[in-house]
Amino acid sequence: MATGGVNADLAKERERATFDSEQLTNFLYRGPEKVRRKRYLQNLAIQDPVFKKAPLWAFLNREQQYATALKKHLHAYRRIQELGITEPVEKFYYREAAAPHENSPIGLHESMFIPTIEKQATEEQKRKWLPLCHSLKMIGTYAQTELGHGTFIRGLETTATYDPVAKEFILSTPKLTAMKYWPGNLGKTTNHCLVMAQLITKGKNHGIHMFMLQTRDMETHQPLPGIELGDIGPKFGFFDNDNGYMILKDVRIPRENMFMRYYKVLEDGTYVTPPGDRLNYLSMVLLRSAITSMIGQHLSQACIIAIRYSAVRRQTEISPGGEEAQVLDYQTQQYKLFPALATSYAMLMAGRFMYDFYLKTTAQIEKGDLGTMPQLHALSAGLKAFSTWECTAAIEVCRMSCGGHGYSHASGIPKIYVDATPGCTYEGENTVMMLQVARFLMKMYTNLQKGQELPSFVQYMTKSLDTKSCMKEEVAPKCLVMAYEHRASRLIKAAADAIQAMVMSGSSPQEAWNKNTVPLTWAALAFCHMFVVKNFFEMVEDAKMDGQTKAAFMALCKLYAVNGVITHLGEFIQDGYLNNQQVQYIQKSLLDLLAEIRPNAVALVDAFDYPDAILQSCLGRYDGQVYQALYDFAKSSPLNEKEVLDSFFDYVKPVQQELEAMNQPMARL
Ligand SMILES: CC/C=C\C/C=C\C/C=C\C/C=C\C/C=C\C/C=C\CCCCC(=O)SCCNC(=O)CCNC(=O)[C@H](O)C(C)(C)COP(=O)(O)OP(=O)(O)OC[C@H]1O[C@@H](n2cnc3c(N)ncnc32)[C@H](O)[C@@H]1OP(=O)(O)O
Ligand SMILES: Cc1cc2nc3c(=O)[nH]c(=O)nc-3n(C[C@H](O)[C@H](O)[C@H](O)COP(=O)(O)OP(=O)(O)OC[C@H]3O[C@@H](n4cnc5c(N)ncnc54)[C@H](O)[C@@H]3O)c2cc1C
Repeated sequence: MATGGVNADLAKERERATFDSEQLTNFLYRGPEKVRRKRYLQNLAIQDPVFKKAPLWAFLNREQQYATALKKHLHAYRRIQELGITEPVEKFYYREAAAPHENSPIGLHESMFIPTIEKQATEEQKRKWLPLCHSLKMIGTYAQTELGHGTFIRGLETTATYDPVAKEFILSTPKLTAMKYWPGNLGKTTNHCLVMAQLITKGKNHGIHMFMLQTRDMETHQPLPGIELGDIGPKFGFFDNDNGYMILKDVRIPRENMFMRYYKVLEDGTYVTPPGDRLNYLSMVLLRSAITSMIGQHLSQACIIAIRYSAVRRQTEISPGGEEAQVLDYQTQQYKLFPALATSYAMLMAGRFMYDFYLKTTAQIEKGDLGTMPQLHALSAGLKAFSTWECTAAIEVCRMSCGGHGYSHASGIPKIYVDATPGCTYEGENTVMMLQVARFLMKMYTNLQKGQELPSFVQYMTKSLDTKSCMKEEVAPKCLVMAYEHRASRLIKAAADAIQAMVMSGSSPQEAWNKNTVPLTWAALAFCHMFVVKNFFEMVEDAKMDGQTKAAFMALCKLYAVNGVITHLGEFIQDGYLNNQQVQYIQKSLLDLLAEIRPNAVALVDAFDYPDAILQSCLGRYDGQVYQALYDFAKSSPLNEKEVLDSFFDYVKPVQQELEAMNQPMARL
């Protein structure tokens, strides 16, 4: 049964590509030196016996999955320190190769707990906590969401009441809905958490603030007195993580445990506020800013799997008696997979912009300049929501495009989907995030009406809406970008006009807003879509690569833009901006682009540079030996360890015997 070497179809695909995939890899990872370093770190992890010997997650129960994830991530944490890896992106490469399908039980410690201490704690607090965090004596998480409130954080019900006599805060869960519920790794792994609670001092509520709470003994790991906590049970995904619940029964913490870099409570209970508002929301902004890249990577993995498999999979003779076609040759299959592939590149580019913008803006905030905070909030919320919606939908398309095998964990795609889709909910539910974007856009629109200057990325709103598209038979990037700008401007104006009209006829602004939240989300979505398209074109145009690589990359970029117009056609033609002839040009361009991308499809996914050890997919293997891999996967199912299972004797046999006795002619009398 053994088959060796690279599958012939896949080998041919690589030969016929019109560009060198390594060039695109170099661009994606920001230069050949960085690619070499990435591969070096990934190989170190892949070759490490601790990671190599770990069992495949798919055959483990939840406790085993948790234990495996914990073991792998702790070993990775230690090795990262031993190897002196400090760059966040390098840590990410190592961790991803070490534990590709295990979500980290110390993930919140690294992605929210430590960054929040770094950004929100005083120098003294940092000196005290950070060394303990780095040595994992303190393992923490971010405990904000409660049973009754996740989105509306001003409505959180946990209280932190200051006692000036003892110089302590008393943390309490006053009712069932105030219990902390959902925080990652709160249930079993962590011994500390950052608690978001309503600060009450001198009898006044000052809104939500952050407090450091020790939840478990640092030696025995037992919960501390007054704290009840545990795991919330199995979920759609993230099986290997202990999202937790927590009830606080008047737990006292020292005054110094309030995060006091910006907001302070003095010893006598006097409350001191900083000049800026919403500074304690910054930890959420960090994660939102990182999610677009992360979700783009999830989709890129699903695309590798589905496209390589579609090149290997042959199904149905095109003409009677002829060879069965590679399913990737069907135009309908290309229409499923190439827009998904284009989306993953688009989001990787948007994520690159977003994370750089986050670093730039937070550097300004650190210096006390809070002027760009609204833009950072709007962009990070919008791109987080837009990218997670687009990518999770596309991952599911990839899964279904693999037919029956896509449904099996052997494909790897179901796991990618269940780990990606909560991105639509956590760090701000997507609709709610889109409404925050809409709020920003409405403000910009009002500023425009007042003749004020707009930030560069909403400048296009100043253009007239009374124009027609410049689209010609040769569909030009410039005309595509302008179409997206026009759609966004029109929908922003439509939402603003609807609100203004309601207010003019006597509604309150709040009522007018609430009666228009659907058009507001259309406007916000159109804004995000425009932003992603424009950014994608700009990055491709600026990319330093040879002509053939750029042409292949540009085809994807155009496909992303063209496909978006077709998917949302109504919004592009409602006011006659595009005419019937122009729509036909765009539709034809879509089909031409599918054909243009077809010979490069495999090279375009090879460029993502994911080793098989990370993908862990029978369908997405670099060598295309999918059938042998599926057979091996089936053979390794624990259900096959015994030829006849005990359940046969326990359940089937007795029922068979009972039914046999019941069906005896005598028994029926
Ligand atoms: C490329 C990467 C390389 C390296 C990576 C390096 C580091 C990586 C780091 C992380 C790793 C990446 C990923 C992690 C992996 C996996 C993730 C695993 C687990 C996930 C963990 C999930 C954790 C959580 O979910 S934590 C809980 C999150 N909860 C929420 O998000 C709640 C959502 N709700 C809200 O944010 C708010 O309540 C609200 C915004 C909806 C409303 O707030 P509020 O009521 O206070 O405001 P409003 O009245 O509506 O508005 C008032 C004004 O305030 C403005 N505003 C609101 N928010 C902000 C903000 N954040 N910043 C600035 N301004 C804000 C708002 O716009 C209003 O302004 P206006 O001027 O008055 O209009
Ligand atoms: C895997 C996972 C990990 C998580 N990790 C953490 C963590 O580490 N720490 C933590 O604190 N939390 C965590 N959470 C919780 C998460 O942040 C919240 O679930 C999220 O913020 C959404 O809030 P919610 O559950 O209250 O949804 P809800 O707000 O109840 O949403 C329900 C519905 O109501 C709609 N809705 C709500 N408000 C509005 C509005 N104003 N306008 C219009 N529609 C609205 C939403 O669009 C949605 O359709 C995690 C969640 C998941 C799934």
